[in-house]
Amino acid sequence: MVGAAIVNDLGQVLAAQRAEPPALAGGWEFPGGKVDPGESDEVAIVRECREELGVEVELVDRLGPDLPLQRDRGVLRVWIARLAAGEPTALEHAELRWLGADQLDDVAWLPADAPLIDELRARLGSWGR
Ligand SMILES: Nc1nc2c([nH]c(=O)n2[C@H]2C[C@H](O)[C@@H](COP(=O)(O)OP(=O)(O)OP(=O)(O)O)O2)c(=O)[nH]1
Repeated sequence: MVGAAIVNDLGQVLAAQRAEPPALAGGWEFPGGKVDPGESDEVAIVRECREELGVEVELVDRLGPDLPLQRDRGVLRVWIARLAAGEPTALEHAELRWLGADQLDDVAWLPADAPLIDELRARLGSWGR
């Protein structure tokens, strides 16, 4: 699995609230999903952001280590990305929010994502500097 921590010019990151399945609904995540066979992580992230948000993104850097997912669902690899075109729309999510460095604890991240949040806060704090 791959996810995109999309950061805007204000140094805010896009958090997306899952609409499904019931076990995950209401939790917040980085938009993304499964890497298709033969696809690179980079291509998968760009495709998922197009499908889920209707935007084009450019990858900047990896964020954190590979994170183990619950119930043997493999690992999650998150990349920092920036918007290349479009405004994110919740095509598959319940809600989207732009969060500044001091707002990252305002949403309930999915458990797998929790170890990334401190590093993300530090990255956002120095964004653009
Ligand atoms: N995209 C994403 N998935 C996450 C995050 N954190 C986390 O635990 N997950 C888990 C939840 C799901 O079990 C799995 C992603 O499932 P998904 O529904 O987005 O992907 P999928 O491949 O099944 O569906 P698709 O979007 O490719 O069609 O990874 C995160 O930050 N982003």
